[in-house]
Amino acid sequence: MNIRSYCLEALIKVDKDKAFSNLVVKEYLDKYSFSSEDKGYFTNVVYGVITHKKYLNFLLSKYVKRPHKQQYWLKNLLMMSTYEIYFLSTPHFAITSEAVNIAKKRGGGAKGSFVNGVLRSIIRDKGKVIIPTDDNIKYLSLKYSLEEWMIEEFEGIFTDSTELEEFCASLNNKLPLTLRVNTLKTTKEELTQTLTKMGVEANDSPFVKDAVVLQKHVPVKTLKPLLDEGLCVVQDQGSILVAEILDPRPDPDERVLDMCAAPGGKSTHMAQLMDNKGMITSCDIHEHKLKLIEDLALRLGVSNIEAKKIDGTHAQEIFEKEYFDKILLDAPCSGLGVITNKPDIKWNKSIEDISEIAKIQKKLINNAATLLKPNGVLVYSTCTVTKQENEDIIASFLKENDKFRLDTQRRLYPHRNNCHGFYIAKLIREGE
Ligand SMILES: C[S@@+](CC[C@H](N)C(=O)[O-])C[C@H]1O[C@@H](n2cnc3c(N)ncnc32)[C@H](O)[C@@H]1O
Repeated sequence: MNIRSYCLEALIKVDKDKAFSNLVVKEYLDKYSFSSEDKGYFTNVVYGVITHKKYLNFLLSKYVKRPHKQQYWLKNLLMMSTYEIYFLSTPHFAITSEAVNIAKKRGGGAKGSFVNGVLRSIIRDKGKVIIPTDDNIKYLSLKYSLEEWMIEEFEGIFTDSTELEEFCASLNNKLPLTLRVNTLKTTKEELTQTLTKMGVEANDSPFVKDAVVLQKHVPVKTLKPLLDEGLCVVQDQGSILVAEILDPRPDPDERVLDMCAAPGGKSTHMAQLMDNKGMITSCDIHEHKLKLIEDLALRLGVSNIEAKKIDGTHAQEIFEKEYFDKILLDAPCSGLGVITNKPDIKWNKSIEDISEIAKIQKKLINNAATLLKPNGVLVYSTCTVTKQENEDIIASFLKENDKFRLDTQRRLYPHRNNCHGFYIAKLIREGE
């Protein structure tokens, strides 16, 4: 089987079986020994088609009646070929002949001719298909392949139309890989030197302390020895800022609760800020995810974390009241800020989901509040941008909890900060 057939198979899995694209991509990369060129191509095409699904459908609809109603193999073959024509520099004759071969194998000569005709027309018209601009929401939704309700949400955040479009575009672009330096085992200078020796250029993050930003794309495999040794972890700058804002102390008496902790990125970061002193209780609702926290802690040489299976919406029934000095609530959320890495989010979330998630977030923050000592710090964070899951949660919490005040509130965006979309609010519980 050639690489395009693997791409097609993977895309059908995501489309038909509703499998997560990152899991499917990992499965294929682990299972088959693709060349490094094929690995890059496979990842690019699978993620590319999912990322640009709506736009590709729009283009195809000019030539095929109801493209999304075609057989799974046929529509995905046309989608991936159209993606290649529009977004990659592969010679057009190669795209057409490969697609025709696959179509003949899967559906016989007639399907081969059909695919040939459609792709030739797409190549002929490339760049001439205009997206109507009379309705800005529909326009952005088609151009950047986002649901219309998402654009409506984003309109509430970016009142400037140029910035709104910049943000939408940024959700389709790759972000640089950021490494959090594990200061329990090394220093930023040492890690940077090691990377330089490996031919990997890395600069200091402009806004978080213990992180370097890689200047060019590097396959994670290259970094594997450093990751295995626990010298660093792959972590987005927005995510790193969360623990910096919580600022746990390296003090044997410091008690920290991480209410939604798996896979442990922020818990282990807090541990290094605490220099392995004090205690972090890292909870998650899913038992199987506790192992992820424990394994990461082990690899990083973290020894002050205990992982516990707990449903945070009932945390106040489990822990002693006012026990913790610091609490991190990195809440489950719609994830609209991490679409760049997880394009499936574009298609598997609805506006109704947002209200449902917000209800859980409210329960979580109310539970967290009861466990915090006077003068304690509570950080609420999400990797999403909707107001409902961020400012609205904090506003309603503050309305009902007059002992708390808002100290800091930050929003981060890919187009402004070169990192995922993040929201971070730092709340202080006043002294008695
Ligand atoms: C945004 S992720 C946390 C990421 C983590 N803080 C990190 O930095 O690696 C949210 C986590 O919350 C967990 N979760 C969802 N609902 C929960 C609940 N009711 N109680 C505790 N954990 C929950 C999910 O399993 C998921 O692992």
